[in-house]
Amino acid sequence: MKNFCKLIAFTRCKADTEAFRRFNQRSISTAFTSLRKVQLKEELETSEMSQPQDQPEIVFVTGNKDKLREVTQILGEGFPFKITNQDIDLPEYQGEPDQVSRLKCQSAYEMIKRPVIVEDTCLCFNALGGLPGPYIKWFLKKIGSEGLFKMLQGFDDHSAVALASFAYCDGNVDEIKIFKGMTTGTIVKPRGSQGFGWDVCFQPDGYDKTYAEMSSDDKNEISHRKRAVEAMRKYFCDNVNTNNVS
Ligand SMILES: O=c1[nH]c(=O)c2ncn([C@@H]3O[C@H](COP(=O)(O)OP(=O)(O)OP(=O)(O)O)[C@@H](O)[C@H]3O)c2[nH]1
Ligand SMILES: [Mg+2]
Repeated sequence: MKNFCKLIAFTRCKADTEAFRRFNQRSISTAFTSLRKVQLKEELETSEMSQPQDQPEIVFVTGNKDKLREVTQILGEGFPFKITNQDIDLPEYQGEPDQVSRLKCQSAYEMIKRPVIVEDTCLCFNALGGLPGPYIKWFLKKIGSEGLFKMLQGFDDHSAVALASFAYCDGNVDEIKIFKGMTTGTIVKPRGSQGFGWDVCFQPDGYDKTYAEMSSDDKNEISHRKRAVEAMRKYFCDNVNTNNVS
């Protein structure tokens, strides 16, 4: 009801917008989609005004501020593009990791119509044939890190793979590029207070600390995200002409 009132207020202010026309002609959900597109366009225009124009821009679409922080830290200086962020809660698709990242990227591009990157993170338990995989967000939400640890108690194999898949679309949705990075490890009883998500129960192979017991610099040296970002960096440095990205 609160959102419905917001929509009415918005359409009154912008009586000639697409959102208003769609509100009358189609369903409320279609009107909300149009409303979001108008808001995104306005946000992009505002952010453009406050940014230097010398570097071409790629928008990292993610609703996860911790991912954004880590990607920004890992990229550091020396990336030939300005990475800006749009905080959009993208749909959680089903499928294999590549497929999920590709669909997410298409959806992000359709929303903002600018060169975009997205990232999808999977946590795959070997004893469970790779599950929860791309569905880790819901498992984490429902049972927490302690629950993830307990899920494997009936199995001898507690090994897991953390996988980050970035997808980049330069405007051609049929030619989305995927960059992957993985770190193997073990699911342990939660330990540590750094990081986010399931960091507390993932102990990378060769370390006696979980991600959450490491400093962010140490995690960023060996993480799945670091490896995927480096693959993406290499692609951009080797293949993408900065003049062709606007
Ligand atoms: O301990 C962690 N260390 C990490 O390095 C890490 N990266 C992601 N996650 C969590 O795993 C799920 C992925 O789902 P996800 O890829 O759909 O992300 P998201 O929905 O949060 O953001 P986005 O889809 O808008 O980009 C979400 O619960 C994230 O919080 C991590 N947890
Ligand atoms: Mg997500």
